[in-house]
Amino acid sequence: MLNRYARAFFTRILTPVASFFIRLGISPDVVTIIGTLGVAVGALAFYPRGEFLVGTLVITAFVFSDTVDGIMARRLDRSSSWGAYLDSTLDRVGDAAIFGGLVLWYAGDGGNAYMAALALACLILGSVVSYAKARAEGLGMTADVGIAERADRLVAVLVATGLTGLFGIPTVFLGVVLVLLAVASLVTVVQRMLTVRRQALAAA
Ligand SMILES: CCCCCCCC/C=C\CCCCCCCC(=O)OC[C@H](COP(=O)(O)O[C@@H]1[C@H](O)[C@H](OP(=O)(O)O)[C@@H](O)[C@H](O)[C@H]1O)OC(=O)CCCCCCC/C=C\CCCCCCCC
Ligand SMILES: Nc1ccn([C@@H]2O[C@H](COP(=O)(O)O)[C@@H](O)[C@H]2O)c(=O)n1
Ligand SMILES: [Mg+2]
Ligand SMILES: [Mg+2]
Repeated sequence: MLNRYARAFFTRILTPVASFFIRLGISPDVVTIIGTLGVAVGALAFYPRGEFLVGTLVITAFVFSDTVDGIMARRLDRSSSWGAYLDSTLDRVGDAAIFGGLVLWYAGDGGNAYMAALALACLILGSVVSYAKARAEGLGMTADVGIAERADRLVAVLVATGLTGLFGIPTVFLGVVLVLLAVASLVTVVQRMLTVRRQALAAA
């Protein structure tokens, strides 16, 4: 949803950043890679120690690189299949690090097996959401639908985790958000499967 409604807004805001990087001679691939490293380090260095606020701020500082790299590629007229592949593949790495960091905390010192299981469910279902689209595209179809696309999932988990770290909100808040996110991801998988089924049947 955010991908549809907020993309134009964030593209406008982040275009000066993209232009600045271009002037420095930085390539879109470098932004994609450094951005993913920043997200992964922010998630895996801080979340497993229960440092939710710092982790979320570091992740947030790097996660918008995923919008900036695309703007740069388009402005340089250098959008490529390799760039699209790199971008999508590293998105999965960043997503896994974020939910994996929460799993590590709750399965370890956070001492809450239910929360660990919920974070793991979000990690797995989020990956299936992305796979359902990638496989459709590999078969020449589209599955560009869903109530919990990547930007939606990121906003939900980052806002909830950041607020938990900032105000020390009881764990149940993050738990409820993770339940809703897992359900929304499952719904998105079904939405994508139905979309692909319609296309496959129409082509048969
Ligand atoms: C008070 C608490 C303190 C802590 C506050 C922290 C708040 C943090 C809040 C929000 C952070 C939001 C981060 C969201 C960033 C989203 C970035 C993003 O995803 O950009 C890329 C996206 C395009 O994606 P791609 O096409 O490159 O990727 C596709 C995607 O991976 C598909 O995945 P799928 O959906 O299938 O699972 C793949 O299938 C596909 O292959 C792949 O190509 O670009 C956008 O979506 C543009 C729109 C971005 C919308 C962002 C909305 C952010 C909303 C609020 C932000 C508030 C910011 C506040 C900052 C505060 C800082 C302290
Ligand atoms: N290193 C990169 C990153 C992205 N691209 C191109 O941008 C598209 C994705 O744009 P977003 O705004 O969603 O990030 C991607 O499909 C590529 O065409 C690129 O070329 N190189
Ligand atoms: Mg991108
Ligand atoms: Mg991306």
